[in-house]
Amino acid sequence: MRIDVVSIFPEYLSALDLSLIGKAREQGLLQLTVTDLREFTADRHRTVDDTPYGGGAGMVMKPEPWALALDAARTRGPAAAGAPEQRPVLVVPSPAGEVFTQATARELALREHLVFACGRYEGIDERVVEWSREHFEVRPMSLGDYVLNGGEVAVLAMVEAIGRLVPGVIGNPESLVEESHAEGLLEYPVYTKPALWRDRPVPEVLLSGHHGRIARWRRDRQLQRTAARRPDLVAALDPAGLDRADRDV
Ligand SMILES: Oc1ccccc1-c1ccno1
Repeated sequence: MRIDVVSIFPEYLSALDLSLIGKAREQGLLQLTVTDLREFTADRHRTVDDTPYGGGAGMVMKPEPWALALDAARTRGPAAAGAPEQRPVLVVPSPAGEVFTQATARELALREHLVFACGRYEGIDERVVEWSREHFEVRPMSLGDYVLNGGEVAVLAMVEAIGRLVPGVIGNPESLVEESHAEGLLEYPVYTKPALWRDRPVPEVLLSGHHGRIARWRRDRQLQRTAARRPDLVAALDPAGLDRADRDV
């Protein structure tokens, strides 16, 4: 998978040199390039914004630098055949986007080329989104219902959520199976040594060695935790995925 990120604060994305994503880049599992939008300006002040038409507070990001930067990013990727699913995906972090979920991460982890456009100020001139549709699948994307100062933080989260699902990035793919949201449920509580810590014991069943009882206890905890913290996820569960014991929780 190839990932391109365009930002006026490329150093914000240096966290992608570290840990799991950094290692995947070293191993060639992910090709990731971060580009400074200002490289695509033509004036001596390297201007990327201007006042909004129609008035209002703040500044809007100018379209031309973005078009040049996105074209450069697109051509770094594999030549996209005509098929829509072969086109690069342009992810535009925005509070006005679709909400990014684990299902979105799974979907985007299957694509060849992702380009992330980190907007700042009051946003990017809307014509860039319209223009981009000719060569990209354009996906305005939100992390949730709150406001950030720019797209960089959202890109860090999305690249990690997507990158870890690319085959080979996580050493033990088994660990992807039972984590939160893998099956639409929150993950169960975990414990490690010591068995007794500050007068708090590890649940007895986890010391029993009885794998069936442990699996049942974990599933019950997932269902109880999800019902308590995320009733919206319980409502979205497919009843066919629940067994009789699940229904008794
Ligand atoms: O609030 C934002 C500003 C710029 C780019 C993205 C965001 C955002 C907010 C929530 N998810 O993304």
